Amino acid sequence: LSLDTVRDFLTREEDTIVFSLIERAKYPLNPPAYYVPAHFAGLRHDASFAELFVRESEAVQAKAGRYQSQQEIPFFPSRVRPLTLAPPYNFTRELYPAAAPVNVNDEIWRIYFTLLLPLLAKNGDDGSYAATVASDLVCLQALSRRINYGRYVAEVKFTGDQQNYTTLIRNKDKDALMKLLTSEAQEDAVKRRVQKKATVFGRNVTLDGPGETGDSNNGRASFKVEPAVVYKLYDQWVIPLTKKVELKYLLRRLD
Ligand SMILES: C=C(O[C@@H]1C=C(C(=O)O)C=C[C@H]1O)C(=O)O
Repeated sequence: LSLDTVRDFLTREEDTIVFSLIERAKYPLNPPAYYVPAHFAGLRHDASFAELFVRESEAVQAKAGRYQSQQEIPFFPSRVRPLTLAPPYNFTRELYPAAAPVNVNDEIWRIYFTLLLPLLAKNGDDGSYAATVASDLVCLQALSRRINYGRYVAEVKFTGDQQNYTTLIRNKDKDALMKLLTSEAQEDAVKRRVQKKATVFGRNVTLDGPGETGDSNNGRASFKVEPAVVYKLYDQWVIPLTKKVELKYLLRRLD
């Protein structure tokens, strides 16, 4: 684990996130998938259809061993049974044990459904609820993996500058820790790169014409996901939440 490998991981996750957003944007908002509680099959459920789908999917994936990797954290851990149908994996444990469970999945969940989804999907209801929430799950997992990877970022930064971090952690000086872990140049590069990825991955590919600017209707570019929305997602949520995870991890790093 080094700052370079950690940054490579985050860069590759950008592709996964941008593609997952493009897939979700294929469907309209489909509001009934998010009504709480969900009513269907003659039953009144204790959660939305989207939540029920995520819970059941996580249970299956847990059985397949997904959460044996520290990189993956379920949204509903209490419903995930340790019983596994898969052979035991030997994932390396790179995180400090007392700080490893740090995550902000509750916040990711809330932000995804209340703030991000309305920016991403057009109004409408085409009834394809299962496909829609399946694509929500992929978005949520990609965002969660990226944001909670802040634990690895923090581990690398801590081991690279133990003396300074140790002092600040002992003093619980959150502001100074935040300052020390921040690289504004890096953040700026990340935001500009994800915006560019949205223009590259989200353009319509045709056999004639260069197709450089998306589907040009009367010269106006259109992309499957608005590149400015992806920039905003990173600027307002992904990067701040990653840094929040870094900070929470560091505060437990000496426990
Ligand atoms: C991830 C890092 O730490 C911080 C968080 C960043 C992010 O979430 O993209 C970028 C720069 C840093 O402020 C890093 O330094 O690479």
